[in-house]
Amino acid sequence: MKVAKFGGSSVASAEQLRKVANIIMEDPERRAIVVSAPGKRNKEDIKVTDLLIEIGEAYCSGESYDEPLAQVLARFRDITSELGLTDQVLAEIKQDVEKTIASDYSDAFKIDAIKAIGEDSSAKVLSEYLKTLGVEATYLNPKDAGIIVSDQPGNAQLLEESFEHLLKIRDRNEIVVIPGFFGYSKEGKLVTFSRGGSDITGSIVAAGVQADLYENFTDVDSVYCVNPNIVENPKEITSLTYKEMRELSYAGFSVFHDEALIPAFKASIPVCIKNTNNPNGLGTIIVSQKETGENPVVGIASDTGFLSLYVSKYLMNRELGFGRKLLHILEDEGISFEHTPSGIDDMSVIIRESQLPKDKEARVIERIKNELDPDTVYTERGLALIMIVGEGMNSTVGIAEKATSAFSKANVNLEMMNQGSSEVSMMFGIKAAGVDAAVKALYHVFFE
Ligand SMILES: Nc1ncnc2c1ncn2[C@@H]1O[C@H](COP(=O)(O)OP(=O)(O)O)[C@@H](O)[C@H]1O
Ligand SMILES: N[C@@H](CC(=O)OP(=O)(O)O)C(=O)O
Repeated sequence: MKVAKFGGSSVASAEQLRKVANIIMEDPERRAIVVSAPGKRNKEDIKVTDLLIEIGEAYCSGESYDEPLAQVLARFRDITSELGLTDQVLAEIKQDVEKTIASDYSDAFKIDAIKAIGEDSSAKVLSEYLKTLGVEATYLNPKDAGIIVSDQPGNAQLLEESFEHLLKIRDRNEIVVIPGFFGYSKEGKLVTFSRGGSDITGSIVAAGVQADLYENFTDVDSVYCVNPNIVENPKEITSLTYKEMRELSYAGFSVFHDEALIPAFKASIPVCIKNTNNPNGLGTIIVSQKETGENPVVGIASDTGFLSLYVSKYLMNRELGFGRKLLHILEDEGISFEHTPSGIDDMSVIIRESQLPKDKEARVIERIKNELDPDTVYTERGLALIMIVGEGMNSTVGIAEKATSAFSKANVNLEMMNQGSSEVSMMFGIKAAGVDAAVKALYHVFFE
């Protein structure tokens, strides 16, 4: 049995949904299907999820949400009319929005429930469409599938008991179409995963039904060794290990959600990234072990939007508990951190900028000054992280030298470098303005 997840670009229009239906019908093993909300049809388009968020936010700030709601309805009307389906889903969307708004949920849970309508409606539309083609297919809501999650709005975490529920899907004699991106808390509240989270649902379902393969259909032929929006026509990656893909997607390969690998990895299910527009292409396969190729580096990923919180104090190395106290302040303020490079008398904490808005920053700095008595404390915003990834890297001499020569050729100053903390990657911190030039230079030295 295979689980196939179709991303936003694959369900963005009637034309794309026809391709999806053909892919499903081509292989009888594709019995559990997970879908995203309609994504962009072209560069200027707006994702349905973004329109739904606009509805939720407009409601919360007391403004009219008529315009984004009309746009959501228009997106689905285009799809249903072109596929010759009824417009029942349009009435359901309106009802769901109204019901959510009238509920006694907090704003955060209301936004989650509205945000999920895109995936939910996609699944209803696809299952209806498959039925018109004579395929036995049923829409399966995550609550009925048993996807139980923590009650953290916009950032749900799966609860283990879900796997036992999902296993029952194996016994069904029909194709099930499950909306991605959300589950339900134990109290029955709808909670979404973080953005891009339909990949997570796909992986959870694959692990739950003990699938032979998790196929993730998107709009590119494979995972490329560098973001194709930075380097034109980069080399394709045919196979990757879970570890490599986890690091690459964490560090910016948005083609696959970084948290989506864990369920498939734990259940040893291979993941295949394929193109809905070219389903016969080989795609990229992600497995536990692969033969190491000639090049120890498999990919270069980058992401912006980081800041560094720098703290120095003479004899920090002798002060018991300094690091713990610093991280405790962050924990106390509800801030998660990414990395902590440190020296003898200094420590930096790398944090996503979204975690530390300016008002919170002022409070954190004040607390550090009062509670830790440092010599210096400041933040530096606008940083980018670049990660070079490959299983063979730690046994190859000269990778760091090659990388630093690339930064130097691109005239990009290194703010931070972290080698050895991870077995399969090397990380560099630079100013965000230099990120594209640095990635291009690194691609040149490692792949051209
Ligand atoms: N290294 C990479 N390899 C392939 N695609 C990448 C990579 N890095 C970023 N991407 C981007 O990821 C996109 C696919 O992910 P996404 O937009 O989430 O697709 P979907 O709509 O299927 O969920 C590609 O169109 C590409 O622009
Ligand atoms: N629709 C959601 C979840 C998702 O996974 O979408 P996509 O498959 O388009 O990345 C989002 O935009 O975040």
